[in-house]
Amino acid sequence: MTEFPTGLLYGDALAIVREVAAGHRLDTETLALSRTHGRVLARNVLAPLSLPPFDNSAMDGFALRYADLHGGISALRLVGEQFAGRALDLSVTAGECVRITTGAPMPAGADTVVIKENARVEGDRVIVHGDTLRAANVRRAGEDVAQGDAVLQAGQVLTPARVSLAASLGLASLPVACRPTVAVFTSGDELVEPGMSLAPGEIYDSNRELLMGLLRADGLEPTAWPRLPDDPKRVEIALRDAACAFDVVITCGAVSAGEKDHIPAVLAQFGQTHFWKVQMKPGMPLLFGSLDQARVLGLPGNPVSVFATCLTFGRALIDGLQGRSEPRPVWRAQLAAPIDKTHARREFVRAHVFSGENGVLRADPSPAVGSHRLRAVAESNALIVVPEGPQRLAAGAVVELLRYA
Ligand SMILES: Nc1nc2c(c(=O)[nH]1)N[C@H]1C(S)=C(S)[C@@H](COP(=O)(O)OP(=O)(O)OC[C@H]3O[C@@H](n4cnc5c(N)ncnc54)[C@H](O)[C@@H]3O)O[C@H]1N2
Ligand code: MOO
Repeated sequence: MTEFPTGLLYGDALAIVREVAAGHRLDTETLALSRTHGRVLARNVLAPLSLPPFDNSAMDGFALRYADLHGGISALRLVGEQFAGRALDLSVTAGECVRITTGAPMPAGADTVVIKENARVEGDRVIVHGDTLRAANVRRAGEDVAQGDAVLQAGQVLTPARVSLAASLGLASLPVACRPTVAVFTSGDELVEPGMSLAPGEIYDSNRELLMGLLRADGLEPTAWPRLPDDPKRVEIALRDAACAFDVVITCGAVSAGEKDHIPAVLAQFGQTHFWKVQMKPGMPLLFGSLDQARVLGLPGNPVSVFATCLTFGRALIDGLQGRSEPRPVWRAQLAAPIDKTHARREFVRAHVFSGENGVLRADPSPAVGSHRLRAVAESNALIVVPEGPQRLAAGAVVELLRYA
């Protein structure tokens, strides 16, 4: 077996995942705008036009020259109508106004719009009352985006607002990173499909739904493979099969010290182990490597370990492969109860986060600490990140959070 790093600090292990992912960036593809939601943009986007593209009215009313408003009441001659749509080439000279609707191009000569509620039409005359400021209710060409501006950057995630900004610039498609294809394996002879009956010693496979759900929530379309038995030859065949067809292979279970934990040996023999074991809790036996064309993440089998490692290392790998440069949001909250940690590992503590007095976020740590206690995850909405080394955190201390609901 070749040498590989083991017992790494969390930050060092994460750096390896990022570096390996950066070395295996996925191809890019150009997709119709409606299919780019949630994808990672592959190239900077320069605005091909200005926004707004032309001066236009922000309100329904009358376009006129501010110089014709005398305070109090003014009477103007109505010389036309410009509705939102094709520009009619209207113009306004002294004492004139044009009826206008929101979004309609400003007629030449007009610099101000008086809202409808401050005007009364009498035949071809418009009587304006109330105070209107110079240039009121006019949206200037280019005030939001100037032509040539770099409005979107490579590595950003395409949120609804960003896709809609691209649409407003007339772009019908965008270059995005290909999504990684992901194969998901659970493993263990003790596991039974929900809906089947249990023999003594067996439990239901819950990690598959956990992993599939977490990956789907990140916009992926993972493929669940048949569960791996505790048999080294079958583990080898299944993993090698998947590794030549998928970008990412995620397994859970069979990575610690047990006699049936075959995955580390298969990876070391047929691929490359980038690291095994990280100083984190839960999730310590985490395994990362490459096999054929795939990056392989071997998550520890305990459900909470699967959860914590998928949200941290799984995401880092998926993000890195797509060249996502925009960091995931970091949240902070005050502890609602103290945390006393004596071990050396970085710990991820399940917590309920809520808005406390004065709107300050508070995080209430769950007393259920075991990494088998899935219910504590289901009943919480964040992981508190407790740094390495012994930590005595008093109630009120500010902690970092990984929010998931
Ligand atoms: N002597 C040692 N024992 C253990 C160590 C160690 O370092 N030395 N590490 C412990 C830690 S920490 C963890 S985490 C677990 C991880 O073990 P594995 O990754 O090998 O996982 P398994 O042994 O296969 O399973 C652990 C646990 O999780 C249950 N499990 C597994 N898969 C599923 C699933 N799909 N759905 C529901 N539950 C699942 C499994 O039944 C076990 O109870 O090892 C410790 N031991
Ligand atoms: O690190 Mo294990 O993941 O405690 O449960």
